[in-house]
Formats: sequence, C-alpha cells, structure tokens
Amino acid sequence: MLSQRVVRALGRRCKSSAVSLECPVQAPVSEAADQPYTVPEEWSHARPYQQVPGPTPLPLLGNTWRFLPLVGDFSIPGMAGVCERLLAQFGPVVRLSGLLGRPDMLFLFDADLVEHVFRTEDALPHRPSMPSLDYYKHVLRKDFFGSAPGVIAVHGEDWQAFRSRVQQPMLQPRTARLYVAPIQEAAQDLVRRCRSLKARDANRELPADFLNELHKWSLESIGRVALDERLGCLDDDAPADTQALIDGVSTFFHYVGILELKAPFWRFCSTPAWRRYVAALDTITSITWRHVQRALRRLQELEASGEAEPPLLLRVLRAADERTACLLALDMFLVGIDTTSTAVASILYQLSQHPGQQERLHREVASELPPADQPVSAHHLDRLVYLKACIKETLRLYPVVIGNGRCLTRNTVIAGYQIPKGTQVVFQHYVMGRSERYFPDAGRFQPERWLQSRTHHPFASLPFGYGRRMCLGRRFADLEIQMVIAKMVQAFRIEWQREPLRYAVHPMFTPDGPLRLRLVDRS
Ligand code: HEM
Repeated sequence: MLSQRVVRALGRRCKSSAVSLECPVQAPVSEAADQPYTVPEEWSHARPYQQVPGPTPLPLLGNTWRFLPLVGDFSIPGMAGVCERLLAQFGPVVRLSGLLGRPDMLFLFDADLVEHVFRTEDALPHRPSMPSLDYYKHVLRKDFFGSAPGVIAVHGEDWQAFRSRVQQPMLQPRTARLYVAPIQEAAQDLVRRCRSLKARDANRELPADFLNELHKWSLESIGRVALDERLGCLDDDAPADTQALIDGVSTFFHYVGILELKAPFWRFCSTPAWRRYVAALDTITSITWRHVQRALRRLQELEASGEAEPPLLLRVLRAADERTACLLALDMFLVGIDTTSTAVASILYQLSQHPGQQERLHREVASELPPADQPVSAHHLDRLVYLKACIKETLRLYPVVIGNGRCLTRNTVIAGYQIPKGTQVVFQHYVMGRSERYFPDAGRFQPERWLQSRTHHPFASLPFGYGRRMCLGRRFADLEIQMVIAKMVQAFRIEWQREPLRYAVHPMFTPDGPLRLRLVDRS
C-alpha cells in the first residue's frame, strides 16, 4: 500500500495539464543578470547574436520541424551524428533558434569556449534541463515537493538551499569509501546473476535484455547508498517494486526527450506521452517515499543502539528532515540508475571489442585485487590505475550524457558574439572528445592516453560536468563502476561474437541493440 501522505499529495492533480508558454529559464537570474558579465566595451564591440551561424528556421515551424518523422533531418536517437554535422557545416559555435516553446540553443564545440562559460558562471548556475520535470515538481505535485524540491530541474535559491544541505556528505571522498563493502556485495550479486544467465544459453551469451540486469545492479547499489537497504534486485524472486522503479525511470527518460525536444503539445493539453511521463514519476515518487519511511524507522533503531556512522541517507535525515531525505533519494534514483548502468554497459561492450586492453586490465585486476571471495578495500581500488583509464577512455568516446549545458543567467560575450541571457548553451562533449584537436588519434580506444601526464584540454571531456552543479553522485558512480568492472573482469573474459553495435541517444548514449556479451569463466 502506498503511504497515505504520498497518495494524498499525488492525488491532488492539477485541474488542467495546460502550462503557460513562459520560458522556464527566465526566473532564476542573478542580481547582475541584466548586465553583461564582461566589461561593457566587450559587449558593445561584439557581433550581434543574429549573426551566429546555424540552421535557418522556417516561418511558423522554426527549427522544430527538423524533429518531425519523415521530413525532418534531426532525430533524438541520432543526435550525436546531428551534432557532428552541425560542427562540419557551421563551425565551432552554432545557434539553433526557432524551437517552439523553448529558448534557443547555442552549441559549443570548442573546449576553450566551454572553459570560458564554466569559469564565468554565476553563483547559481542554471542547467537547462527538463521544463517538464520542473512543471511536475513545481506545479503539478507542488503539494508534495514544496519549495525546495531537490536539485534536478530546480534552480536559483531553491537549488542552492537544497544542494548546500546534501553536498558535503555526497561529495566527500571519505563518504564513498564507507560504502565499499555494500557496493562490493552488489557487484558480486551481478557476477552471480551473470553466471546463472549465461549458463542458460548454449553459447554462454547474456540475454538480449541484459541492460535491464545492469539497471537492477545499479538500483541495488544506489539502494545501499541512499537507503542502506539490500533491495534484492538481482535475486530470482526480486520484489516487484524494484522492477516498477526501474521501469518508471526508463519511462521517464524515454519521454523526457520527446517532451523536451519535439513540439511541446504537453504544454497545452494532456497528451498520452505526458500522461505516461506523469504516471512514471508518480510511481518513482511513491516507491521512494515508502523506502524512505522504512529507512527512517531504521534510523530510530540505530540511534537507540548508538551506532557511530549511520549511512548517507540516514545522516541526511539526521541533519535535515524526512522530506529532504526523500527528495534526495528521489533525485538519486531519477538520475543515478540509468546513467551508471549505461556507463557500465558501454565499458563492458568496449572491453569486449578490445581484447588486448581487456587482457591488460585483467592482469592488473589479478595482481592487485584479493581473490574473488575476499573483501576488496578502497586501497585495492586506488591501485587499479588502468581500470580508471579504461573508464575515462570509454566516457571520452561514448559519454553517457552527450551534451551537458547551462542556461545563461546574464548577457554574455561568447566567441565574439553577444549571447543574450536565457540562451541554452550546450557543451558538445561527445564531439570534442572525438576531435583530433584535443586527443591525438582520437577515434582509437586507447586507455593508455590517460596514464601519461596530462596533455589533453581539461574541458574537452567532462563526463560528470563541472563547477557548482557538477554531478552530485560522482563519488558513488566512480566507486560503483570501478567495483563492478573489476569484479566482472576478474570473473570472466568478455567476448563479442556478433555484428558490432552502433550507439544511440535513448537519451543516455547507449550501445544500441541487444547486449549479448559472451562470458567465459576465468577460473
Ligand atoms: C556514470 C554515471 C553518471 C554520469 C555520467 C553522470 C553525469 C552527470 C552530469 C553530466 C551531470 C550534470 C553536471 C553539470 O551540470 O555540470 C550530473 C548531475 C547530477 N548527477 Fe550525475 N552522473 C552519473 C551518476 C550519478 C549518480 C550515481 C547519482 C546519484 C547517486 C547522480 C546524481 C546527480 C545529481 C543529483 C545531479 C544534479 C546536480 C545538481 O544539479 O546540483 N549522478 N550527472
């Protein structure tokens, strides 16, 4: 049964789903927002915004028509290729204007320009993500989320108030190290599950829906961190609500791209896509809430028993209130499941494509880690330098988030152009990560490049973002990924016997097709 409180809050639906067309990025501007951040002379000497090159919008349809099936030349799954074409056609700064119902986008393909924008961002950076989630949290379910509804799709002082409450425990390297043992258990659950799945296949291949198993592993890992709970996602009799949560997150990501990039009909009426999206978010919210309630009860028991170092969520609960803890857990589930599982899918797939590098990694793992049934410590992981290089190399070539961004909170001069506040600047890390300008022999999977003293531009590949809004779960993601890849490589040789997979934006940048890795036992 869902918590009565959540049911009540979720039950108070908006009378109408219509939303105003007001640009959601216009509110959170700083005091100095109306001023160019640069000296006025620079602004007055800069070229007008209209001169930034980019695809020409059509009357009425703008550039949104490009996402239409059959006639359009853009597609969401094919966005990586679209971005490469835009760079080739227009150069390192491209304006995508005339997007119905949303601000213009400015694509940056130059790492110096990315650095410039990041280094001059204001105290309350605004990531231009998800007006639909913004609407869900701030309008449709405002009763539940209140005025500080987490960090995802939250901006300005509300964002700062929430982030400052949770940032310290989340990003301290010391915190992630407390989770090595439970994260190892989750990784071992996956190895066990893989053994049993491949044993069911004559060719020892994993099933076509193996990505779902990785989602389960990822949820299991975050469950340990966020809730201090063994969810049992990878057990044969996994609780039904774990798959419901995974499906909810997948549905959320499936529809968010459609709602955000295609014509925004959801702003005027309740479309089928919008209804499925809202239902998915309601599911995620209510399941998370139920688990947080359980965690709260455990906190009371822990406090009664004088336990010294309660887990993350419980520490947040102790420091704040139960709503903050629930909203943090919700954001962690929302953006911490598919990101990490997609990264792991991609790394496993790349290792299967590069047996030489996989063998080198196996040698490192075999010499640095204790036998599979013994505990791995943070010090063991520290020594896996080639593993870390393989992870970085995969995320350089196949960043899970192909383009992070910022919504300008003040008029800014970029590349000699006057860029007005409200413009969504998109950092094209997928394209920059593959550019010869920043990485010699850029197309080759070459983890060794990360072992040399730094020669690459620090802003060309930033898989976890940068600055005050950098990924809050980065420490946990690093730990989870390192542990699970080390355990998989320790247990198996990972092979691929089928046609190579392409990648597509779904909206994580994912190997596009059944992930039928073949596993051969190492021992
Ligand atoms: C490979 C895995 C992951 C990748 C590639 C990734 C990537 C990112 C990126 C690019 C951002 C935007 C940063 C910016 O705007 O500068 C972000 C934000 C965020 N990530 Fe991650 N992430 C991953 C895993 C996780 C995990 C496991 C969690 C939670 C446990 C998490 C929680 C968050 C949160 C809460 C934010 C929003 C921070 C804010 O707006 O203040 N992420 N992530």
